[in-house]
Amino acid sequence: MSNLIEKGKKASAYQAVDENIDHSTKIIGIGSGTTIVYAVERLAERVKQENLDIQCVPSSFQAKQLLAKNNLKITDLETFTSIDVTIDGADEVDKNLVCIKGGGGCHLQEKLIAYCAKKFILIADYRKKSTELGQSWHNGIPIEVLPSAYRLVKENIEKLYGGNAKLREFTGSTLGKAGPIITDNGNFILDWIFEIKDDNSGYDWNTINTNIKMIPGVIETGLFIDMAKVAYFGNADGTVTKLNKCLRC
Ligand SMILES: O=C[C@H](O)[C@H](O)[C@H](O)COP(=O)(O)O
Repeated sequence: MSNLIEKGKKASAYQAVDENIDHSTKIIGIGSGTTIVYAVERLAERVKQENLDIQCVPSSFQAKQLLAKNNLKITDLETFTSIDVTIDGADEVDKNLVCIKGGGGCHLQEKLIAYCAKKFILIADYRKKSTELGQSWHNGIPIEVLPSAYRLVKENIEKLYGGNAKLREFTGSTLGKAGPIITDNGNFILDWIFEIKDDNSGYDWNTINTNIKMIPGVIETGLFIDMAKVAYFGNADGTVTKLNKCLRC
């Protein structure tokens, strides 16, 4: 990964932590992926320096390991159903802060901690900022499905909206596993590659999300609509572009 991208990820994560976490923050939701690594790094630094009294709710096995490695206190949604701030990465974010998540297959638990958060914050490098979804992210919308229902979900999504809903499989060239990727929750993932409209007019993601969720066997989509309050995009020069939810839109 290029140094400029890493610089962008780090800048967005550090600024988000610095602007949104203070002594009044007690419970923090921690997303998954590569950008969140920098947020946890900064959080650990600040806990040490400022003696912050926080507990973190991880969104995946990876996030839990990351928190443990950084000596941060771990809790869960059975203990707390209200989170002060959740910070998470994204695969693509549009102009209305609608985003695609789940490139790492963790969007089900990520959606839980986003939903429970008083403030949900996105952190990402500059490549993730788009006007309409699908402009920069070409791997589709991840949909976690019950394994036995993957074909019926695939066929019904394609019948409703076209495109191609592909079963996510391991494609690495080294050691791995033959067949589908299994999520932390024991399910499969379909990546729905939707067609981009010629006039670039975009989609009604709310309706699409609701209709996909109505298909039996769908557990959760990677579409996060009306959830994020702010997105921090780290630029290659280390500056950060902030996009706030427009309250009048
Ligand atoms: O399932 C993975 C998550 O939704 C990630 O937050 C998302 O894929 C972004 O990851 P990264 O920070 O590595 O770009």
